Amino acid sequence: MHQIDRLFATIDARKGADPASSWTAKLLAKGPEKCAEKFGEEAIEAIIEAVRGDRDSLIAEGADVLFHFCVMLAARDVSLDEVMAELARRDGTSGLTEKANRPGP
Ligand SMILES: N=c1c2ncn([C@@H]3O[C@H](COP(=O)(O)OP(=O)(O)OP(=O)(O)O)[C@@H](O)[C@H]3O)c2ncn1[C@@H]1O[C@H](COP(=O)(O)O)[C@@H](O)[C@H]1O
Repeated sequence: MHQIDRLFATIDARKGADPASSWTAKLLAKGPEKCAEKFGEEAIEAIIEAVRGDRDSLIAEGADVLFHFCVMLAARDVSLDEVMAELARRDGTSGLTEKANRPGP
């Protein structure tokens, strides 16, 4: 099993757990809006490190982004598998082709 699948399973298992026992449970208990806000904060921190060009910090912030992305999905009962299925559906379709084929205004 891939690390991110293991992580998502852990996050999912935290639903309904005692918020005092786990950061994930504490965040989930605050609701999906707070989980989304936290994801946004972590994304901004990763952007800052990407702009600064500090590799180690970007790796650390990238891990925070992936963790909080999974929490945000779980808060809305969206599974990582569903996101992966969407990526698989897009596999092989160039972003340029997809954009060119979008319905016009
Ligand atoms: N990957 C992570 C992970 N990444 C980051 N974090 C936590 O996310 C929190 C947010 O970090 P920040 O420093 O940005 O937040 P903060 O500034 O302290 O908080 P605020 O000021 O925003 O209130 C910290 O408490 C980090 O420890 C994580 N907490 C948990 N996990 C994974 O989730 C599993 C379950 O964790 P618990 O739910 O806590 O048992 C762990 O075993 C890990 O695998």
